[in-house]
Amino acid sequence: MSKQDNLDIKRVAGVAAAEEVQDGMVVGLGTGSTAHYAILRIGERIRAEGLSVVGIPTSYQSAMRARAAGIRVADLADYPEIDLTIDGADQVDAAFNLIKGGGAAHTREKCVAMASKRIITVVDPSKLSEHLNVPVPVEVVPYAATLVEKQIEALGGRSVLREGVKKDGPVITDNGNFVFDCDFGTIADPAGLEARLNALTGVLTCGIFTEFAEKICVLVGESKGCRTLTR
Ligand SMILES: O=C[C@H](O)[C@H](O)[C@H](O)COP(=O)(O)O
Repeated sequence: MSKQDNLDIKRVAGVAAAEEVQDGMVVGLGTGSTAHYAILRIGERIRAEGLSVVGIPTSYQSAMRARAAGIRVADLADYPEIDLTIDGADQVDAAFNLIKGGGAAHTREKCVAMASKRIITVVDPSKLSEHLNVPVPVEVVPYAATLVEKQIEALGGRSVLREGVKKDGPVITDNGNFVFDCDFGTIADPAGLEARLNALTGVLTCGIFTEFAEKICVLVGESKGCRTLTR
């Protein structure tokens, strides 16, 4: 599939999710290339339909994109209860466990997910997998980087410090931390691994999301429309 075709199907999912937004809602705004299309469409609907929506961004990227789209943006502290969040994922398994953080935004995304009544996860079909098996992003306090690497090795993972594409040295998250991408192969027990990673000294948050399956609906963009997966 060409890069443009892939963006087109991401747009299908993002736009379909944005149609679920209703007047008066507080909406969590995800990060990444798929959530981007939802943000654009919400902005269009605010202009065309006069919707009143407050957006709670999950990153500097989504805050900037939301403002550019004409969405009023507020802090999670102001709106700790969110009606609906639209966000992407790097992988979704059959039980709706997720791996997130390909854009290093998973800590704020997890906070917003926790605060949300409903979550629409927008993906292209390549993100669906029976089991989680892509590397897990783990946000780490820089001071503890070497300590965390050793702890991840002890858990059976191989960690690689994420480095910038247009920056020399480590990627720095919106929270001022490093990210390790940690390969555990196929993850047999996502909830157990999530708990173990989050408990490591020096770790802020890992990108495994297992707590939200009950409130997640997955929209899969496809060339001929959008497929909805529910549990
Ligand atoms: O940190 C970034 C987020 O978790 C994204 O939602 C995830 O990486 C998916 O991004 P995309 O929609 O660009 O594939």
